Amino acid sequence: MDASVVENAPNQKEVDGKMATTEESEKPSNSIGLLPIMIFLAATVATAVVVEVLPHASRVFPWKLADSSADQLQPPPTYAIFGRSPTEEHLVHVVNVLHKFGYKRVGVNDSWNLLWAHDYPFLSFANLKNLGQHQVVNHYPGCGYLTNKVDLCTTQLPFLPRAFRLPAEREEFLDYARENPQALFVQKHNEHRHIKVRAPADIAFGSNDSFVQEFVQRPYLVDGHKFDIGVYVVITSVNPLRVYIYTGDVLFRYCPVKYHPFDAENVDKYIVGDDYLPTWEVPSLRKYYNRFGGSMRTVFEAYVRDQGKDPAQIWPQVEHIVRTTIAAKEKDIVNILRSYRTHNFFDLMRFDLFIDEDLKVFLMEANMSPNLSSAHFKPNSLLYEQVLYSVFNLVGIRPLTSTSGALLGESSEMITTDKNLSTDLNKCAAHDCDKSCNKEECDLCLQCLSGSEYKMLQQAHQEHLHRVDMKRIFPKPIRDPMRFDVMAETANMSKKNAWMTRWFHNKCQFDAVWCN
Ligand SMILES: Nc1ncnc2c1ncn2[C@@H]1O[C@H](COP(=O)(O)OP(=O)(O)OP(=O)(O)O)[C@@H](O)[C@H]1O
Repeated sequence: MDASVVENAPNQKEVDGKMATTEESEKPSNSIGLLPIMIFLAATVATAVVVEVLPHASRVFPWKLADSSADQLQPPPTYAIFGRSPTEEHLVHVVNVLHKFGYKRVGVNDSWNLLWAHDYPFLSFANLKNLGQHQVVNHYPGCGYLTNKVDLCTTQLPFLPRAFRLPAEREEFLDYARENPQALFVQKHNEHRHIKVRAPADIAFGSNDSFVQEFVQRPYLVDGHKFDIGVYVVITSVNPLRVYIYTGDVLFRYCPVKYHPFDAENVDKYIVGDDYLPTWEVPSLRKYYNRFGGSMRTVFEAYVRDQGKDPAQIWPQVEHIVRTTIAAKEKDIVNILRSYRTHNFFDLMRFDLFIDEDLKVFLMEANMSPNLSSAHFKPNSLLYEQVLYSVFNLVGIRPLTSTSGALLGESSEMITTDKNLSTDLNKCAAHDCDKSCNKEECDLCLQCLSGSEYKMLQQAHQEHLHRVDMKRIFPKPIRDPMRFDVMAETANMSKKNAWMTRWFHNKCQFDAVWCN
């Protein structure tokens, strides 16, 4: 797909901080270049002067010299909102949480620390290619590769129902329909909405930017109602990739009309729309939700157990689907990011999935700017604010304290310092990585990190410390560090992803809290 198409793709109906990780090109290779050597020598000389007073300062690494602004007291951070709706009703919770954190609102053309872009395309108006070090934006350029429905759904992945791009794959579709006479189909567009089960003869083949998808029959039903689930997902870094999912709850939306007897003309039986049936109105879930205080996810699980099935098999599938889908599009996003000087982006998305009778999970779509409006369902307001609380903390947008006045810079040593990042000391020593970085074994040793790599680890460390209800799913959680085969697990990964995975593995061997 053409890059400009993705950057500017018309997008979803639901268009409802990290600090810089500089481009790969900035990274001095393991054979340190001339400039860093000069800086290093200068630093070593400077350190020799203070070493008696500050023994820990004797550990000087080249990248530390760039770190001049740490711990400075700064004015309250600011945020701006990019959205076209005059009421901003749908952004109430975003504003609420940011104000509780002490953030001050400014205009999009003012100087902001956070840009919350709701509408798409968001790339045209601000100079996102040259973001300042203390600026962050809530979308990745290139995220359209994930949220563009046609592009995502026609990717061949086992958890996506079979789909055919129109009009290009018309013949393949007709062959498939002939070979599978029992199959039903839905036709979808990028602008989505109003999908309906159709016979192959009723498909509009001339419709550009659309696709036809096999309709998955035999859905899992709760009290006879079909439903879908919305999982909140955050990408905090690309190349190396880091992805988290919100575990505090999952959005469950039920169809208002019972699925059986099936009637293709009645979409309320099989399509989840705006007027969905919420958990607290589904008879068998009501008691768990109202009387016992469960979440949407836990009351559903209680129901599944009541039916004699094990809901635990659902979530590993969900994690696998999210991880695999994002990893499959990472290269495309990295290509788009090549023209961006800094990558101060994160992305909060909602993956919509649904479950069949055998508790097999299918992916429906990934929503950019998921709906965070509780106007229709008030009880959802807490869910949205909890999601935002976790997301903001994860990406470095954190409540101000009365004494700090402003956020501690990401570079603050009070949060992360060398000893939090260094791993594999034996290996580093065995390969003399403090003398030469030419060996691959040295690529996680502190002396051999470039400035951007140091920041990547620093950011990964701080995300781990501030996850709240976020669970890291890429790099994958490690069940048993002793049996984790690093070589096998990283064999098909990009160099950067393998590097990041090894770092988490090293941390996990040191302390199990780092395994997931
Ligand atoms: N191939 C399919 N098989 C079975 N059910 C489907 C299929 N496609 C869509 N549905 C049902 O229709 C719902 C809406 O589909 P989809 O998410 O593609 O459209 P949408 O209009 O973008 O919806 P949303 O409001 O979730 O953004 C799904 O949650 C699912 O219940």
